[in-house]
Amino acid sequence: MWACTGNPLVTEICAGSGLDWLLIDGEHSINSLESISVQLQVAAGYPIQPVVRLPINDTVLIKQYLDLGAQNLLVPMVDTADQAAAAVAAVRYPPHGVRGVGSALARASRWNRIENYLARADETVTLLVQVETAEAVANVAAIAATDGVDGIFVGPSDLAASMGYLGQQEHPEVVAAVERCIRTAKDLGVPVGVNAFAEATARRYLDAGVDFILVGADVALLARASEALAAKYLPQESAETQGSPASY
Ligand SMILES: O=C(O)C(=O)C[C@H](O)[C@@H](O)CO
Repeated sequence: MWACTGNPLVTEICAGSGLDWLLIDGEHSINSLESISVQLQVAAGYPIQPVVRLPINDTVLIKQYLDLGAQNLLVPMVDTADQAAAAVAAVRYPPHGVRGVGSALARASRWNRIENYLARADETVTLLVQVETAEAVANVAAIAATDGVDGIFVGPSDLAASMGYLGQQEHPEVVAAVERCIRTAKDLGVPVGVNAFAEATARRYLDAGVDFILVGADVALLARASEALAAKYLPQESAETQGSPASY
């Protein structure tokens, strides 16, 4: 599930839901370094894997996200193997990468309470990269095969937009492109994930062999459930007129 509210209470509610992984989103939400840090602390008490999405493939932000304790990163908008390699370098300490050293100040090392953290840090980080443009789909084999990339995640919303089908994540050509990415990753033995809120589409991608999938979002669940509650007790026209803000 997407965790987009930035609120640790909401993330804790979702963390205890029985879901096995959460994506704390730093790209399309109000999440900040501070809010992500607190949500990681909250999720640590539950049997759930938190993945944190950055807003951009950026060496400095990757350093900060890793230092605050994110161990599973999702880097958006990776279109080429070179961009994937840059993300790999950002998550690794020298000599294998360029991650800045600040473990004495960082929650990631528990302020150097974790013995030998620097030497072992690289093996504690999982790097996922997003394939979400037509260019990335054309390069998906090279991206997935990039040394240090632990998995790919296909973004149908941005992929649809990139293919000229803005808002049409279920368009047959978009679905076909997603399935092509899934097949390519499976052939390479690289874990592959996807985002699919429509159950039929989610199950189609699961049948295609996707290894991990996002099937909902905290904000979407709250929006739909509150609308349903309004519709249940308010006259329909009243519920509808109260649904949209004066300014959009
Ligand atoms: O392109 C996508 O799909 C994603 O990366 C997920 C979107 O960012 C999010 O809006 C959920 O649809």
